[in-house]
Amino acid sequence: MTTVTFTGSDLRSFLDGLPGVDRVGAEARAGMLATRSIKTTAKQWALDLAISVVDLTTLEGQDTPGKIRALCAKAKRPDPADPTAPTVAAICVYPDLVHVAAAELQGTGIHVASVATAFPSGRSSLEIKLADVREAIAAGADEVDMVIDRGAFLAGDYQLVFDEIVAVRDTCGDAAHLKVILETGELATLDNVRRASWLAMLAGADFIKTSTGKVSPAATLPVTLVMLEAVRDFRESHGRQVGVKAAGGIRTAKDAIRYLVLVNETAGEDWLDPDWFRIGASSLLNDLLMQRTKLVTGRYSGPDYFTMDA
Ligand SMILES: O=C[C@H](O)COP(=O)(O)O
Repeated sequence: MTTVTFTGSDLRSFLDGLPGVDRVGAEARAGMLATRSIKTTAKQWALDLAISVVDLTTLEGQDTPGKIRALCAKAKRPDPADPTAPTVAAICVYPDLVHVAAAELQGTGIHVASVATAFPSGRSSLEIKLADVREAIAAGADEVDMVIDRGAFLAGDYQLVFDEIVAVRDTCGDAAHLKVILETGELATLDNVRRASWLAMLAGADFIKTSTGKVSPAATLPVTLVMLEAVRDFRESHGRQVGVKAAGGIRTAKDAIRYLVLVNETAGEDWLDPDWFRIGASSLLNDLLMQRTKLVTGRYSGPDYFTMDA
């Protein structure tokens, strides 16, 4: 892990020196890539890939151990009638339910991700945020999805945001991968999305993630395009590959495939892998499974055929 040490004005001048994003160009390119069609053979491959990059998520106040167990069963065997359907990448839950997911998924290779650091607002002391992270890891999480302090970021206190990410990264150690949620729906501009992406990577993020799913707009193609450019350029300049997670509001197979095309055309095929790209979603998996069944058998199974998404 190479974490770059910055002091005050260095970090600010680096982030402020990043080239501005051509918003019109980014939206046009994302829109153009969204119209790409995929042929049948590639479509089955894309649907399987999409299933394999899902972080199957439930982040509701009404979550229960029973719901987590049901979700884990679905993660392990998404299509009860077809053992060839791939498993998802991870289950994503709140820290107090991590122990349930960890027990259910032990030995499966499916990761246990937990949101932490006072998700989704991030409005707590650093001490409490780190305790949240420690609790999740002690319970068995091997991935931590932290939120940045958007208030500090928007006030221009980049150093505080940077230092918090470094502290969380240190707390994760080798036990957990760190995904840093930028909450792009609150960052106001694509220039800020680019700055926040670089800030998170410089501070040691293993992944940068668009959104909590609790703020609108959540993931969008133009925002994800900017983040994919950032990870591509960061690997070029710093020699370390960082993953991207698009999360929030992605509900159809068609949308998921648009994101995969965007990944391929922006960061490149090295990122077309669950180790480097994820889709965080609570209600996408069933549509992926339905479209997959349609391709394999020529007919749809209704959504009732599959167990409910989160
Ligand atoms: O990280 C994942 C998101 O919280 C899920 O959002 P969603 O419920 O809109 O799919």
